[in-house]
Amino acid sequence: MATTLSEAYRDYPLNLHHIIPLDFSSLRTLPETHAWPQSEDAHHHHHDGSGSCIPIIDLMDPNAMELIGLACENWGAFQLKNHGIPLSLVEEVEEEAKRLFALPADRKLKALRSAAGATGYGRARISSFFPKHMWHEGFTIMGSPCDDAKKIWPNDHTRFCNIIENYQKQMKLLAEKLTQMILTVLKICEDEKGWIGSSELCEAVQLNFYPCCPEPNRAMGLAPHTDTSFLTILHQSQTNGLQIFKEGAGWVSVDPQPNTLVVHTGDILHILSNSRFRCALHRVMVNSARQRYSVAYFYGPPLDYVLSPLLLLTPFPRFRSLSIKDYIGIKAKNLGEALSLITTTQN
Ligand SMILES: O=C(O)CCC(=O)C(=O)O
Ligand SMILES: [Fe+2]
Repeated sequence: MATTLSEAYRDYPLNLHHIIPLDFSSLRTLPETHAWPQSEDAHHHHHDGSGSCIPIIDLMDPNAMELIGLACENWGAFQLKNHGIPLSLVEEVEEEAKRLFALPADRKLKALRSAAGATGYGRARISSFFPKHMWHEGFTIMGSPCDDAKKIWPNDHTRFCNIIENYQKQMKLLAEKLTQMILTVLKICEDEKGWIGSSELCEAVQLNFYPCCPEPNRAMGLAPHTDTSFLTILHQSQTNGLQIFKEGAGWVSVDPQPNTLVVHTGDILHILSNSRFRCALHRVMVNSARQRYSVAYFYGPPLDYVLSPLLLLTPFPRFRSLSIKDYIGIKAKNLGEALSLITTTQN
């Protein structure tokens, strides 16, 4: 039985064709394989007319818990300042991501994700669901980063590992704090909070790189998706690109703010909250002038945790109960259809 997140993905192998990124450094034009049909909203780089933009919440604010609850209900995302993560650590992680993605393609390919693997260098896991390729390279870490880092830097991987491990520790503490607040807002009883802080949690760190693109209007950095996590904490470099879909407003840019982290509500929290909290559909656009980097930390309950909106004592659970492992499997096979496949009511 799978006990770790990377083992949970072993049953859903991908074709290598869906793992190897293009060598973007060698390209001066956009290949047809990477040209997406243009939609009207493609460059809706902006907040809608009503001035609506993703909430910025100060974790030190005495009302932070209520504000987080409201943001999760209305947006499924918010920006968090005064989060307690040292700026120097975030900067170091961004530097490490830059150092890694700047390596020649053959070095990065030494840590290529295997077909049934979940960690290492490669394209976004969601790639296989889309007919066109994304303008993106990724590096996925689950548990210790050292095995994959050693493949890339056989003699000097320690710096990378120390920084990533420190980041994992700090992110976990912040995720625990946010989870406590969120479960309190949902009035979930103390007994059901037992998984917070357990050692078997599902955690992953994803380094993302979006190179400069010769034709950004026809390319896609990361296609629209929701995160499978309970919550995701995202650091983005000071380059625009991330957008969140909000009903009534369309695609809204999440402009980078100094020393501020983006928090996304994931599918698992959406299910647990019986749809009270949204899980934000998000995507990344690219640009021709500036490279973009991001570091996502995904956090969720252990694989054997049984997800059930029934914990809310609702007489109308919208989703059937299932384990985290089963949900990861359904998502791996169905991506955007996963939530509707476990819905109990006809909407
Ligand atoms: O690069 C970003 O800003 C978003 C990354 C993301 O959505 C992900 O890794 O799931
Ligand atoms: Fe995401």
